[in-house]
Amino acid sequence: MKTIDELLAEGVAGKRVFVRADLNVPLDGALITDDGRIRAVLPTIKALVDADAKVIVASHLGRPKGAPDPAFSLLPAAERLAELLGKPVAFAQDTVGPAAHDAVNGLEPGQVAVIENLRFNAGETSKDDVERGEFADRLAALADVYVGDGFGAVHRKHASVVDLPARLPHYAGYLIATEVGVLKKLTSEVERPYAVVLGGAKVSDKLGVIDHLLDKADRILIGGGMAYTFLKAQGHEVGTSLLQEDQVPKVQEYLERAKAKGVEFVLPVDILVAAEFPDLKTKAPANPGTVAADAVPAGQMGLDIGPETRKLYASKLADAETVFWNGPMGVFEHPDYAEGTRAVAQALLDSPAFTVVGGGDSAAAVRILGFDENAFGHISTGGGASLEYLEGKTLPGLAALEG
Ligand SMILES: Nc1ncnc2c1ncn2[C@@H]1O[C@H](COP(=O)(O)OP(=O)(O)O)[C@@H](O)[C@H]1O
Ligand SMILES: O=C(OP(=O)(O)O)[C@H](O)COP(=O)(O)O
Repeated sequence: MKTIDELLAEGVAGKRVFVRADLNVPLDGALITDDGRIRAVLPTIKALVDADAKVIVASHLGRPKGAPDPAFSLLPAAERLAELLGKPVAFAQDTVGPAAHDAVNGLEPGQVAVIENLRFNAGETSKDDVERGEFADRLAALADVYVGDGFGAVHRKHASVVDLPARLPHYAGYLIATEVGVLKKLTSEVERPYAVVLGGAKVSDKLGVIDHLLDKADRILIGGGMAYTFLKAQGHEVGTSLLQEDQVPKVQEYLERAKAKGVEFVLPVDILVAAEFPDLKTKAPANPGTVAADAVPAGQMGLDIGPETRKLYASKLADAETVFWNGPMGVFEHPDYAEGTRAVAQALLDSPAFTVVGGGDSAAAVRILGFDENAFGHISTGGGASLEYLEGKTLPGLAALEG
């Protein structure tokens, strides 16, 4: 894999460099609640600016449906990038249209432009190679060189991640190099006990990793939206909680295999429930109830792990030597459902373990809840990406940077 240092050595002055970043930051309206992913790509952007490149920064944000949607505009991220760089950043209101071309044509060496959300174009995420290729051709027309630095999206076979680097000279940015360097350590022999904590909301994306973890981890703690598919697999009702019904048989098989292999699955023993998803805008008190994990009432949904589970999970992490954590334990964006996530973060800090926290929301949660990010071994910008890396899978976005 060629790195950005090689590109800088070759010289980029005056060249148009396309930086595929992951600026998929959490937003409250147009307000960025955590800018960690923007700060993470700054070393790459600054190095290119200092080398007098014309820098084009591109990313997805959220999951719009292949068409422009103002709720998912990258403008707030572009504005924050300008603040962090301490210099103006041009913003194009389209991705490959006239505004993008104008913005790029207007760049002087050492200047930066952000183009609008890649996923406003159906070609970005299309499963059809031709459609993705056509969109990649239009992106390629904007640039001379490609730098891949959106670690959080390298597990996606998307046009800007896979097809575009095939069309341009390509290099890995500093963030990707750092992430891969740290995560590689977890793929070889790790200090034991090795505990993995899984939660969050992207349940179908992330359940598959357990297949691999059963050969690797000593303990697997399940929380967040993932817990309910496990509770259902154990025969409990889960009310209106997040549930991946079609995955229940697979989870039952995981539970059986874990027993046979001596891998400990740790599931919630109590849960905070409410009739409704909380209002994340007003943060109005949600007054949740606490119920046993096998007694979620019909019509209620689980939104955080309960107090007994917090203690249980802390005890299961206390003597771990290695911990990987992806996915908040509850809807931490609301203060009534933040304690589970806070307890796991605190337990990681209290344990002697080498700790890796991965995922856009998990990393944001740690910072938003006031923890010092430097106190953890590594905070990865990618959740799904880091999980798939640990699985030993070939990540399309890393493979694309190799050839
Ligand atoms: N019980 C739950 N029900 C619904 N959503 C949940 C639950 N627990 C956590 N979440 C949500 O999961 C989201 C993060 O999930 P995910 O994207 O998978 O994590 P990451 O970005 O760290 O990989 C958060 O927005 C949080 O509100
Ligand atoms: O937030 C992300 O992943 P993560 O939640 O697994 O950390 C990445 O930006 C990828 O986004 P996607 O899962 O919509 O493809």
